[in-house]
Amino acid sequence: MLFLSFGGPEGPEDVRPFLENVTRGRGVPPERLDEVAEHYLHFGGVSPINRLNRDMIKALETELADAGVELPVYFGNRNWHPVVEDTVARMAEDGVGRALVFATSAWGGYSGCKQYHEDIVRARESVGERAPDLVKLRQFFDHPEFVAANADAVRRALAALEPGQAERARLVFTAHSVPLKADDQPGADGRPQWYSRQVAEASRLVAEEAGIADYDVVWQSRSGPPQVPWLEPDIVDHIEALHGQGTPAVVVSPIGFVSDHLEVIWDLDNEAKDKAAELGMGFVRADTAGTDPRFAKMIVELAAEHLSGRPPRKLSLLAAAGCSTNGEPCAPGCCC
Ligand SMILES: CC1=C(CCC(=O)O)c2cc3nc(cc4[nH]c(cc5[nH]c(cc1n2)c(C)c5CCC(=O)O)c(CCC(=O)O)c4C)C(CCC(=O)O)=C3C
Ligand SMILES: [Fe+2]
Repeated sequence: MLFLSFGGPEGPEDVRPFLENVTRGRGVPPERLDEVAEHYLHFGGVSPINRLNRDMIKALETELADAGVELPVYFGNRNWHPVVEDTVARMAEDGVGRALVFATSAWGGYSGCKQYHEDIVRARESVGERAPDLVKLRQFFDHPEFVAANADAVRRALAALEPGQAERARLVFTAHSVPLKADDQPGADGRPQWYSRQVAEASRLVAEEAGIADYDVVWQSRSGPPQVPWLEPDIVDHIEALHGQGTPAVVVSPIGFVSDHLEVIWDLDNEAKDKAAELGMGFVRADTAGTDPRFAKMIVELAAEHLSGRPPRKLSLLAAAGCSTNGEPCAPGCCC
């Protein structure tokens, strides 16, 4: 199995080259890069993402061993070391002919799915003839284990509010914003807004499982030039709006991400939290799903589901695409 992720810097000297890798050809203005570099430098230039991915891989290895499955797990990233090109080269040297790929995004759309297919194509091209076949597993936004892990995290967050706040607190789901144009590409069902509809559906399922009727879905970490429209509202603006309506506290569920990486510990635990504090609002950020034991269980299930040809275990009627071999488009009209 190849565990494929985003990657992050592991020291101050990594920050600039990492950001150059992330934004190459993506039209992100230099001012935005300077700002984001500051966020990383605030943590000594170290993103927790690589460590968190290694923790998830350990849990996955344990889960595989418990299930009696002998499957070595390799780790590769799009933007930083270990880069996926090197990992796939090592897999070829080890004689791997075919591997399942778990990408650390629950979603369809360009950044969450198609770009991982591009990573697979690039890595195989760089390795050449000996490259293993790489079969990416499907999107998991509505997988029962993913939903359950997030719902439990929401329950814990509500319980962590100040006494008396939980009854009047607002549940706010947040995911990475993307340009409206990127979200407007047709998905596997031929309809646009593939990513934002999946985020809406996952949020609905998590709220339902946590027993909460009212909630909002908002966006964070917008990038790109200011004149280009992205998904809105932004979480910080939304916290202000809630304050204007008299909401005393928020529970923020980072449904869009699987681990407490920099977009979570900076954009939520600093920016959004500071805004709430400034307004005198209660604020608790729910845990991401990656550290929940059910997350590793889900990965093993996705692999077993693929190998057995069993129908997918999923809670919504929205299609979950994203499964394809060697980065080929998975289905006509699919987001990939
Ligand atoms: C949908 C989505 C996910 C979720 C799906 C998934 O998880 O894959 C995600 C995850 C992540 N995004 C991350 C970091 C960054 N994203 C950036 C820029 C961008 N993200 C975008 C979208 C997404 N991003 C987009 C449309 C851009 C604009 C440039 C472009 O069109 O590509 C930039 C450049 C600077 C900036 O402008 O912010 C950085 C540094 C990290 C790692 C954090 C760490 O290091 O701990 C993670 C997990
Ligand atoms: Fe991003």
